[in-house]
Amino acid sequence: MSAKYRVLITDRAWPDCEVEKRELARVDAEVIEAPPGADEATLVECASGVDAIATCWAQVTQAVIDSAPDCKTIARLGIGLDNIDVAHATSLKIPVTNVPDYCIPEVADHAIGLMLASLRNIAFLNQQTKQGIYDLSAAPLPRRVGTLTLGLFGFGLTGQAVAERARAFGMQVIATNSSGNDYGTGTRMVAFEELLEESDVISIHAPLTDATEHQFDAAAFQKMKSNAIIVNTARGALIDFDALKTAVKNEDISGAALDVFDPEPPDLSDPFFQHDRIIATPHAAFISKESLDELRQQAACQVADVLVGKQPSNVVNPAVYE
Ligand SMILES: NC(=O)c1ccc[n+]([C@@H]2O[C@H](COP(=O)([O-])OP(=O)(O)OC[C@H]3O[C@@H](n4cnc5c(N)ncnc54)[C@H](O)[C@@H]3O)[C@@H](O)[C@H]2O)c1
Ligand SMILES: O=C(O)[C@H](O)CO
Repeated sequence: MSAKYRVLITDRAWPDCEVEKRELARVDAEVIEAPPGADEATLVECASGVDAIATCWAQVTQAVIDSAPDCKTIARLGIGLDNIDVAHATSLKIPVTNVPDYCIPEVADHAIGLMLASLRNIAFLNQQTKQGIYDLSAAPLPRRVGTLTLGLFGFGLTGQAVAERARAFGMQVIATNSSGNDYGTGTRMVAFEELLEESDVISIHAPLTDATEHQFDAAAFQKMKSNAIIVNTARGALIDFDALKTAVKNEDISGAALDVFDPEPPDLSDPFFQHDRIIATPHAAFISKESLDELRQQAACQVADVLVGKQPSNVVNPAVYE
């Protein structure tokens, strides 16, 4: 006998959908998986007739949403919402959910890891050592971490967790966010210009929106200190990649440590990735056993709740319930 509901999972960053299947079976929903790497046309086909869509990184466009006229909810298997046309879902009264807190320690640890790997030349010296070069003279002379200022662009859950860790290293922390609220942390909130001019390290922790796209462009890199580095674990498109390449090449800034790119995957044959002062990881900041357990369980529950007529947790477009 077929299940009462069908839930499309567009893509995933983990090996199987067993957790999701188990959770959704409790409300008589079956999981349908799109083929790996499905393009928009394939997703449009897969979404036809489904009751819900859950997505990791695939683009849930207007066309995909329109191809599922019975769709009752769209769940982001993650925090960022830039791959979902939330405005269109809202116009159709479809609640969209995300899981805003499943990987905060992981991303904060990753950002600090990238920062230290760059400031302490760890990535570069590890590469040299593996090539049989046991010599530290080729690396730039590092500064003591505890003397440096960390500037956070975005001071939400992750930015605040990074600030807490950075203070344990003795760093001064300044931050910019939309509200200017320091959330009682005593962090000095500054304008974007000041963040650029005063920071030795800038770490990005804001969503990708129309307002933040290419926030870090050629003009921004010109204002940064020439010995500063930039760390990005948020979304690739907050940085104008061409401007970053020029800034690193011209030594307008000292380096970049990146977990996210635009597009993903990036073109790894680009010589930029071989540059000594560039560190890259493949959108890995969120990953741990614990974070994935929380994410998958919570996202599947949100879908199940909607299917049985309950309001799920973390609806990002609550206007649909008004
Ligand atoms: N690399 C990864 O694995 C990974 C994992 C989780 C999240 N992320 C990304 O990181 C982003 C941030 O996550 P979070 O948990 O800190 O989100 P959050 O919502 O808790 O905080 C976002 C912060 O950005 C600020 N902000 C928004 N627009 C701004 C603007 N125009 N100017 C200045 N500040 C602005 C907000 O005021 C807030 O302080 C997510 O949206 C997601 O895209 C990446
Ligand atoms: O947004 C998120 O949660 C991360 O980027 C992983 O998808």
